[in-house]
Amino acid sequence: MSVAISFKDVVKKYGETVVIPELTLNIKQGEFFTLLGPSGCGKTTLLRMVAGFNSIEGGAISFNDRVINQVAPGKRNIGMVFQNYAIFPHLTVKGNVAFGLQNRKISKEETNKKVDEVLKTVQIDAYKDRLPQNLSGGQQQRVALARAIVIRPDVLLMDEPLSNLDAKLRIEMRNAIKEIQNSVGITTVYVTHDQEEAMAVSDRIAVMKSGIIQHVGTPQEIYQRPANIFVATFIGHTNIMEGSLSLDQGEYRVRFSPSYEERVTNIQMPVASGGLPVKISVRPEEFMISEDGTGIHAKIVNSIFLGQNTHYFVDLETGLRVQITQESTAGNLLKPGTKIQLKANMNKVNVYDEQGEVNYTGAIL
Ligand SMILES: Nc1ncnc2c1ncn2[C@@H]1O[C@H](COP(=O)(O)OP(=O)(O)OP(=O)(O)O)[C@@H](O)[C@H]1O
Repeated sequence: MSVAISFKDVVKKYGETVVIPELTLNIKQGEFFTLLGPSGCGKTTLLRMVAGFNSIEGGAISFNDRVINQVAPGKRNIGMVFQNYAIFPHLTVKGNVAFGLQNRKISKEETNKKVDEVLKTVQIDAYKDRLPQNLSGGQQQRVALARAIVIRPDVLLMDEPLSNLDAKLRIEMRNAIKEIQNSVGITTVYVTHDQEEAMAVSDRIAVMKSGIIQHVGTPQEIYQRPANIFVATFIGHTNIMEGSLSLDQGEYRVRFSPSYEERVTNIQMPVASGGLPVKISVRPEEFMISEDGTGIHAKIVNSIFLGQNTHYFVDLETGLRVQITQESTAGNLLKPGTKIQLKANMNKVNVYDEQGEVNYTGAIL
């Protein structure tokens, strides 16, 4: 049975150093939940607290409303997969997976049945008699995953499980992990610093910085309405521009540059009528080259043709260099020096306070 996990005012200190100050978070039963953030933000520390390998200096971690702070790691019924596969080199695939069941007092037939079943789930049954040295990295990681789930854990914890694999295999394995998690339905907490991987596998993501959660949401929510500029720039690529926001006769308007302002309909914060300095986040694909001669005056600096899309580096009249993505057309690329005007897709633009801490924009109604 899979459980829900809750963190209430959880504190982690190493000596006098506070690494996680009062973290509160709820993970739903059966959810694929990812802790995402730059190196050193406390992801692994938090995961190890769930496993019971790290002490907890304040607050409570619960499985289905039962506080587990004092429960020994071996009694938490957790499956774990790490970056270094941690499988035994002298045991076959089958032996490795059966190992997890050995202390559970179940019959040989029962063990064989469970092992066979799980080897099929992770699609490694064809290799069951091989030794790890004769398996690829991806196959070894499937063995580690099989060993973690064969015990039918309440919670599956994975710490950067794909970072030792090459780029192609990483993509293949992340799809496999997502499918396997889906089919077994175990509440999963996954740690990565790779935002693309997090978006590909997760039901929800918590973006962390310095032990503090910045934003919890689905991949779409986090990409489209990042809570602050840190999240906006950590997830995908974006252009941050200095501008101003004003209220005029009941309409909010965002000024991007001397030559361009645009109405915005989804401002959620009350803003006084005078021009308020703001930071505007526009993703490369949300810029449009204007055909009507209006928009931010700009000049093409360089282009990168990537097949379906072309990336342009563009200097704005404000002096800022931005990156824009346009669908490639049959004709020639725009040459360096070409003058253009840019408009932004206002439904997708995010407007923040001057510090980049508060997102003024919400869903389009
Ligand atoms: N055993 C320890 N003793 C003291 N400080 C530690 C210990 N383990 C981690 N830290 C510190 O706690 C902070 C969080 O580390 P943690 O390993 O959780 O980060 P992370 O987000 O998982 O980063 P990475 O992706 O690099 O593993 C870091 O500043 C780290 O130096």
